[in-house]
Amino acid sequence: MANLAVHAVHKRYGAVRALSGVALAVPSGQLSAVLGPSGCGKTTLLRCVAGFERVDAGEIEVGGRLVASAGRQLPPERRRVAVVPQEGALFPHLSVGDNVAYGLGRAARRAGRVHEVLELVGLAGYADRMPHELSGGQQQRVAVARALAPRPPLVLLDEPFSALDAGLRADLRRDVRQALQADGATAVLVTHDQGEALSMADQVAVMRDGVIVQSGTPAAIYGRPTDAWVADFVGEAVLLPATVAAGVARTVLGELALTGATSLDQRDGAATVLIRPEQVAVLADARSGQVAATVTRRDFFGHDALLSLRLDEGEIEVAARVFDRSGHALAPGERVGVTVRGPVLAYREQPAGVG
Ligand SMILES: Nc1ncnc2c1ncn2[C@@H]1O[C@H](COP(=O)(O)OP(=O)(O)OP(=O)(O)O)[C@@H](O)[C@H]1O
Repeated sequence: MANLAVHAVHKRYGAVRALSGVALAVPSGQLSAVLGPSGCGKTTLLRCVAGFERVDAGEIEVGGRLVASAGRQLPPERRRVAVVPQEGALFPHLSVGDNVAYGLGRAARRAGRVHEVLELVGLAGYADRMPHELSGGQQQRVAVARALAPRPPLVLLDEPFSALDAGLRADLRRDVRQALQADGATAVLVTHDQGEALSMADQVAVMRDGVIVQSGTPAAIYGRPTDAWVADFVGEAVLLPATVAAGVARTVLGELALTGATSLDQRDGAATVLIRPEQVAVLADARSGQVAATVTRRDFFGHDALLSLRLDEGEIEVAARVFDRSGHALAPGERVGVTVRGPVLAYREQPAGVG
């Protein structure tokens, strides 16, 4: 059973349509991410689920109970939905233990629930500290522990790591995911960070202009995006004009086999193909590969680097992800050969800026 079911929810602020028929189902015990760019309606959706906003139309059910529709608005405190905000969730004058115990009955306190959830988030032994004695990351861990403590039917995480620096975020994502899983919580993570959504969630719902445009596992969202916009938003995308015939796309990078994804319209004709930068192989010899190119930029990330390559043919820029451990890093100006590994997806549409 879905612990959260959102059916055709609409919400407008004056002339602004914030939500235009949102549908979302989060099965019990799963973490779903709502991923979308700034202004797409993520926060509005979260506020409608929590009960801070009324919906104009549609329905929201939490734990099988109707909590919101055009004619019904259960107040936030009666929905039992826990919210972990970006920061500032804790009462500054209460200890960590008292913060976590705040929403708990005496029986749960006595049963050691405070200790249990603090242990889940990696803060066993911190119960007597005050919030100002914790780092930002530790404070967010306490906020998660407090949200989990009363075993709510649903936990909403509103960009909970956005105020923390990148180094802290990776550990915290992993630990919070583990804590939610270990406690069997059903949760929704709202984020504009695709790395966060893909690494943490069981299911990802991609939102654009007040609508969920694709839902699926992280692998499906990344590997089979429903259109070129999703492809570009979820990860780096190389989008090239192509002509499709008999399962093969003819492009400036040669003839590329299509993945055969049945969810897409891949009929013969003009199309746009999606190539991920990790599929673009860079060869030291400019005469090898399909096309010769010049390196125009190199962004180094430590574990890998992203190269921008200007193809001789068509003067098109493509991105290539390279794992260069040889010590010879390709620098701007160098000449290389380019070829594509593995099959590609094709879209019938022509996105803006391509062609
Ligand atoms: N109280 C409000 N009054 C008027 N317009 C609003 C209000 N709240 C949100 N909006 C508008 O609704 C749209 C969706 O906003 P929302 O905050 O839900 O987006 P978001 O995806 O959460 O963005 P961000 O990631 O920047 O927080 C935006 O166009 C926003 O300007």
